[in-house]
Amino acid sequence: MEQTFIMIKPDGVQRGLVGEIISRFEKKGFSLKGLKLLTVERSFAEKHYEDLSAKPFFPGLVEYIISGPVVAMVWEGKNVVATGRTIIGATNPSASAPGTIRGDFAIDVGRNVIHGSDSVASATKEIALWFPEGIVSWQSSLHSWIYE
Ligand SMILES: Nc1ncnc2c1ncn2[C@@H]1O[C@H](COP(=O)(O)OP(=O)(O)OP(=O)(O)O)[C@@H](O)[C@H]1O
Repeated sequence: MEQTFIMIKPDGVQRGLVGEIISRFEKKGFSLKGLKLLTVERSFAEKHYEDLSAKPFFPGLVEYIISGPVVAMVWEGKNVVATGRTIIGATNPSASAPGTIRGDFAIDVGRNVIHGSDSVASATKEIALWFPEGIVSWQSSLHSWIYE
């Protein structure tokens, strides 16, 4: 089944939003397949955001991501990439709808709490980058209560 990479950024960890964010994905019915708290090196953050390296905000973005621990996760479920982005909300919290994570918990685009893969191809690449050791293989016993 489809998987996505979700990262709670340093502001989300510092602000005590880890439980709230995990809870939103769990309650939706998605399955947690990988989870770790880590502080990343500058070169790793640059690699994760390499597609944005030409953007004027890139140096500030890298400083932000390496400024403290992040929570890296893999979530699995039907359409989890697109639905995960919907749960997260628009990139700029000023445009994120209430009820989304960024809409409820963020104000500034440079402190928008969470990252989610933007396509299945990006998810595959990001999961390989962040979880080279692999993820956990298991199936929730609630599966038949969530999927028809
Ligand atoms: N104009 C900006 N000023 C400051 N930071 C920005 C700006 N635009 C984007 N960013 C930061 O760079 C991140 C990556 O930007 P991108 O355009 O890929 O958005 P996104 O895919 O919604 O975010 P993410 O990749 O973090 O899920 C944003 O989440 C935000 O933290």
